[in-house]
Amino acid sequence: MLSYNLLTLLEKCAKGACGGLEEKDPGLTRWTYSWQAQKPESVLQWLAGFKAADQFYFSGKSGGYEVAGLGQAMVISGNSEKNASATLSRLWAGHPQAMAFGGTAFAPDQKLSQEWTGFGPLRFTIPVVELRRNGSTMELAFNHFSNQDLTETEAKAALQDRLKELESSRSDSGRAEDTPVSREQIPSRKGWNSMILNALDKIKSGVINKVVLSRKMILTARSSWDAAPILARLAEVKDDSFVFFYKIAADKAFFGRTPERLLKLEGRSISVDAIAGTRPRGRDAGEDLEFEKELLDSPKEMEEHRIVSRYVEEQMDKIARDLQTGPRESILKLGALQHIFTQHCGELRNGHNVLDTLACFHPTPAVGGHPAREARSLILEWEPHRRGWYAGPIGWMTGEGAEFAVGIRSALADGNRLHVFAGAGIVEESDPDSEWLETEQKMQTITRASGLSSREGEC
Ligand SMILES: C=C(O[C@H]1C=CC=C(C(=O)O)[C@@H]1O)C(=O)O
Repeated sequence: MLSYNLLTLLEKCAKGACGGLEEKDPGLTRWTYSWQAQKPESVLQWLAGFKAADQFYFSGKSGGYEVAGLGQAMVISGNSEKNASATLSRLWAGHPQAMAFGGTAFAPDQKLSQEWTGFGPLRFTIPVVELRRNGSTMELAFNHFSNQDLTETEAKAALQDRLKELESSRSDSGRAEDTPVSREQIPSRKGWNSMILNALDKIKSGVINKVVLSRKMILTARSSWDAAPILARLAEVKDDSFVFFYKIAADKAFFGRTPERLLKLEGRSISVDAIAGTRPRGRDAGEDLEFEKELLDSPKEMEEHRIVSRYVEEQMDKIARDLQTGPRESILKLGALQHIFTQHCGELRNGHNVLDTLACFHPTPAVGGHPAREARSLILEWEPHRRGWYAGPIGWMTGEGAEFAVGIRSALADGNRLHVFAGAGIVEESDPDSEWLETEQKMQTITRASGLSSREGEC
């Protein structure tokens, strides 16, 4: 079915066999269609067939579900979470299943550096074409916004024009992949060491007890980076991670494969992960178990984790009831790393919407620190780069549910520059060299998928 032209798919929707025109309101006209796939249909492959800007992809843990958006029917941006929530609740009053994709910067109140131009502090896209796969159930929707009260026929004609544009961006020939001609580490190894030593001083003097410090590597290629093949390789690994992709211009996309769920909402049921404390995977089962034991027996790693878990529990208590924890302090095994993992669940109290719930948790001490305010201001003071959307919330929401991950193990493709990010939690026992190595291992999620061997990813 996904091999059909978009205009043909719209006709299938409009015929209304398994969907049709949703009740119209003055702003949005929306057609939907759903079917059972007889054989697996890859949402990611479908999306990769288009070269258009404005693409979004998100897959649930272990690839359990996939959602994608193509084209821009409406964008909600700016720095006001309240305005964004008001726009969304108007939209969802008529169309609760309409999906908004996007996220926010790590520090939405700070000016973004030039490479993040276009992303802004907060940005959500309601796509022209929306596709979801849950098991073998496929759901397709087309959205058209207008300020005027269009008839169905008028809205459909305007939508067909948009679909023709999207169809013309179809391309099945991927660009030849380039290898980087230069790489730059920000901060340098020396700068990293002194940043960690400063953090250890602040921890010893009791100003903070944890701060997560990050660094980035810029890989410059001869021509623009094409994120699509990197994304395809990220999606091949089926571990307990989310894969995300947000492309906002022809040569600008933020993407990654992150294990950390910031928030899942199903109706009023909410769950939030605490993930912190890291070791690599072993080369064989014996070594893997040794690393796991080392992780669980390390007071330093456990402290790093418990700071996150306690914070999530405290925040959860403010906005939810019937709190439950489990699994608690278990091990999350990923492709190349393992972490200590605790999950907190509950029932969201009335009066909270998705965006204010996100703001209640973000940044957790898995990417910020503790106490939150002090750690955040030290991050902004010490890190020589701006994080932009690295470590911010990224995901999707409808009027009925939402899922947001923490945008780590991620990169920004900006023209011929690929900015690869990683951070590490610094607590009293931290050592600058081990933390550098840990960030190196975290960056390998991206560098390996970019076709670089692990040594090439090192400096
Ligand atoms: C900040 C990152 O990881 C966080 C998530 C899990 C484990 C972490 C750690 O052990 O330091 C970090 O808190 C990153 O990957 O960039």
